[in-house]
Amino acid sequence: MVDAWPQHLFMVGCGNMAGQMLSRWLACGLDPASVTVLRPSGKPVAPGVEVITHFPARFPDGTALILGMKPHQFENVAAELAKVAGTPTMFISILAGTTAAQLRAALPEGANIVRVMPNTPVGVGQGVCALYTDELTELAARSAAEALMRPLGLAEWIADEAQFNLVTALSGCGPAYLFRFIDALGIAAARLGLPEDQAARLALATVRGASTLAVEAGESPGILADRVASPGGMTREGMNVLDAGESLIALLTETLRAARDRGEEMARKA
Ligand SMILES: NC(=O)C1=CN([C@@H]2O[C@H](COP(=O)(O)OP(=O)(O)OC[C@H]3O[C@@H](n4cnc5c(N)ncnc54)[C@H](O)[C@@H]3O)[C@@H](O)[C@H]2O)C=CC1
Ligand SMILES: O=C(O)[C@@H]1CCC=N1
Repeated sequence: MVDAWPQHLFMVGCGNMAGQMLSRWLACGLDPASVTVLRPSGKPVAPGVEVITHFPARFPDGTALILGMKPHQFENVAAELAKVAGTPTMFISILAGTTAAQLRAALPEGANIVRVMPNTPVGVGQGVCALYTDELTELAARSAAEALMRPLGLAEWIADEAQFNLVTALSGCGPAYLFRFIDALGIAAARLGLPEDQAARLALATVRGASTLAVEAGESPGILADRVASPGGMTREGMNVLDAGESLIALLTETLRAARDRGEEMARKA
């Protein structure tokens, strides 16, 4: 699925997010012998993948490096990286809030740097990866980064880095909001009298079916909603509650605003 995997993939940190990326790449044919994971716990990540607890003396030739730890660990990691011989062909950062300029200031001069904002559904090949790079990154590195993200789901470049935190709030954080919605739908039905486990089951299956239909129908979600809502029927009454004063849109606007603003605050603190 990927024409040319990186000669070597070096992952700094491999937790909830980077772990999902790696799992999908391995499922798509990435050779585990071409991957090194650095993680302080030293816990294995997948059969055949080398796990180390400290940086090596030199990076293997043709190394693409993924920064997959927490944003606040970047400063320490960059200091350690500076001691390793051999410059990676590119640095891919999935760190929320950390800007290209902040990455560039701490990474080797002239490095190819690509910011990627993935989300956890990449593990099932249905994620979103937003990409951003600056003009100093070579075209070949830009293409290689995009090719690497393609098997993970939708990969889209963001032209203006100022929008990266908003994109993060939408697609990076989005799965969490959807998981909350699934829970809330089930809890609401349980509060109204359905057995809890049955409500949770029906809510999950409803969300799965509706999102698959939304993807496959070739119609807007608005039209699909209208097709459920018979005039004078039950759905319309329910949607009137969601639509009153645009309450759902207002709630989500505040949700995305809070997440986006936190990204900006994280960047200021770095
Ligand atoms: N969880 C998510 O859905 C998303 C997370 N991200 C970004 O992914 C990054 C990681 O987040 P999670 O996977 O959720 O966190 P996590 O806590 O699950 O994983 C962090 C990993 O970093 C490792 N680590 C800790 N200190 C380290 C060090 N000094 N050197 C190398 N590795 C170290 C840990 O062992 C762990 O494997 C963050 O920068 C976050 O902003 C981006 C998009 C979505
Ligand atoms: O919560 C976070 O900061 C990261 C960024 C996107 C999803 N998780």
